[in-house]
Amino acid sequence: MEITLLKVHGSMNTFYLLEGPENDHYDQLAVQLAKMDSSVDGLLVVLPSDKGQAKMRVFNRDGSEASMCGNGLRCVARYVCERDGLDEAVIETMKASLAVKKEQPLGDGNAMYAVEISPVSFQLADLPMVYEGNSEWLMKPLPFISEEIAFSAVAVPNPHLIGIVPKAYLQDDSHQKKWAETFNGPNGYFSDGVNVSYVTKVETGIFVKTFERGVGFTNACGTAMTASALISCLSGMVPYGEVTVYNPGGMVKCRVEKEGADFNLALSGNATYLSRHRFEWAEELANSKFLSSETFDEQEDYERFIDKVAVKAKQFV
Ligand SMILES: N[C@@H](CCC[C@H](N)C(=O)O)C(=O)O
Repeated sequence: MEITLLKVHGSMNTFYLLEGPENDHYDQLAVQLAKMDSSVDGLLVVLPSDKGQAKMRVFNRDGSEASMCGNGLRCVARYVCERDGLDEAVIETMKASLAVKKEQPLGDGNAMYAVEISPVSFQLADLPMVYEGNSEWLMKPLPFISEEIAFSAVAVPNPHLIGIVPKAYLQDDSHQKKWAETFNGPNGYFSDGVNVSYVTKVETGIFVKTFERGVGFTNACGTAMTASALISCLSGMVPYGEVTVYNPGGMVKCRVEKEGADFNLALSGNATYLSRHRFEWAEELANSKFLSSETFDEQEDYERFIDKVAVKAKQFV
């Protein structure tokens, strides 16, 4: 079957995006595309929805399906808004229908989108995570990982473990890699695996590096950055409101607002198109092939944005 793939990124968290009807084999397509292109983190599928303008499904490189993807949702938001001639839309995801909107381009004309990140839960059962009968785990060392790092568990709604660390843990990522790899797939503490982020305070915000479930180290993970901004506000490391979040692939802004016991979270950043491809999705997956490719010229603008605006991100990677 011939399909059209768009290669897109948010903070260099890179995906193939396709629009299509429901299909039971998108997980296998995600694995095949990851084999053919090592630069992609997963597959975004845009589907019809009766709850909004479209539905998004997201598959990691290993074919596992995630309930949410913040950087991917910005790219889907752009795709759907441009397709339907809208500045705002609602996109259905696995667990919630989320508001998305176009924002003023930043820097050199990069398309920018803001997306709602919801629902938020600190209940370990929602990750899921099991640890000695606790119902929440906020800003405390997890003895089975480290006595020195304050960890927090949060579902947004995909599962995240956030560690606030001194800069040295980001300059040498071997500690993060060891533990994130241990808990990446189903295990005794996290029965669906977990995304593990290490966060440090920098002059004008926070820096976040994430080892993603089903992927590995990534340039950026939107839900992880938003969860990290939330934990950074909760811990008093940065004030509530707009948090600048640097990552190995660039910079985003996360809005963290507290309303009673609840939190409103939003993520703003680039939604960049890299290329468009005609792709033969063969029944025998290994016979699949790219038929033609057309490159967009947006990446040069993005790189200028990185050089000017997100230059601080580079001091950690
Ligand atoms: N990169 C994404 C998150 C993708 C899903 C994640 N690996 C999971 O399995 O939960 C983002 O930008 O949020």
